[in-house]
Amino acid sequence: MTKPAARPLLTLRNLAFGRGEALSAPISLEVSPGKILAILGSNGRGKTTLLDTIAGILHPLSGDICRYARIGFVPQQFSTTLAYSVLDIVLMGRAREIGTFELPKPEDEAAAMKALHRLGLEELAERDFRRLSGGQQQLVVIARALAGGAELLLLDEPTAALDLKRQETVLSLMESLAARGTGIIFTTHEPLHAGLVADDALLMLPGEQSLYGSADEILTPENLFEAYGVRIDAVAGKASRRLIPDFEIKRGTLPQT
Ligand SMILES: Nc1ncnc2c1ncn2[C@@H]1O[C@H](COP(=O)(O)OP(=O)(O)OP(=O)(O)O)[C@@H](O)[C@H]1O
Repeated sequence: MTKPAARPLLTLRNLAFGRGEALSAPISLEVSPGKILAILGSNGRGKTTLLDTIAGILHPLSGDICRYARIGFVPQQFSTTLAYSVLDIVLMGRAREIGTFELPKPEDEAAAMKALHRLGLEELAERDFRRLSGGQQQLVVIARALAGGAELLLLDEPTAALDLKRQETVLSLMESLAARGTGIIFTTHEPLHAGLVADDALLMLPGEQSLYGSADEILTPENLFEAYGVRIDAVAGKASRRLIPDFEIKRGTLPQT
């Protein structure tokens, strides 16, 4: 007898989303345990708005969102005016366990330190979060979601502010979390990153259309050209295709303003 398929962590059915006007034709997709979905599309297509809608920050305009998992959301930017330490920020991920007006218990601190350790940040634990670089802050906010034991992680451009080594760290972390059953949705402007780790892809195109399916099927040079207007070379890599932009640099011309 074949094993029944794992219950999805998230299902979108004919979801229309936007702040007022719909940003895309209705979208249907699902994310199962251990799967990584990459969302790509040019600036302003609605990637962040879609994540905000999945996270419950925005209401859907129509259609259904079925969430079957504890969701951890890592926004593109997180700032605070208060002097929180890095450990304080990560402990915020344990809000459900700690409870209102209670102090963190040793197991909460242990979970927070473990999450920091996974990202190589334990030495920053006592530092003022506001005084970290943008990339370090981004990693701390990922640690916050891990400390909360998210079963489905929403990551908005998680590698955008990171140096090359840390991009590799975050992509590897996504792979190892997925191997343990965590579902991941991430947005990116790097087809290479999506090609390396994503099982599935949602590619938002001009004209409110989008393509959804396996990453291999969706992230083709032709589809990416339609999305971005930039030629992409698909180079065979160790374990997957490497999608590299072939930028045409036009010298001697200034963009019209
Ligand atoms: N707070 C807001 N209020 C009103 N409109 C907004 C707001 N945030 C975004 N928008 C609009 O919604 C549209 C989609 O924005 P969104 O940030 O979701 O796009 P995106 O694909 O994530 O873009 P990027 O790649 O630049 O991050 C844009 O037209 C943007 O101007």
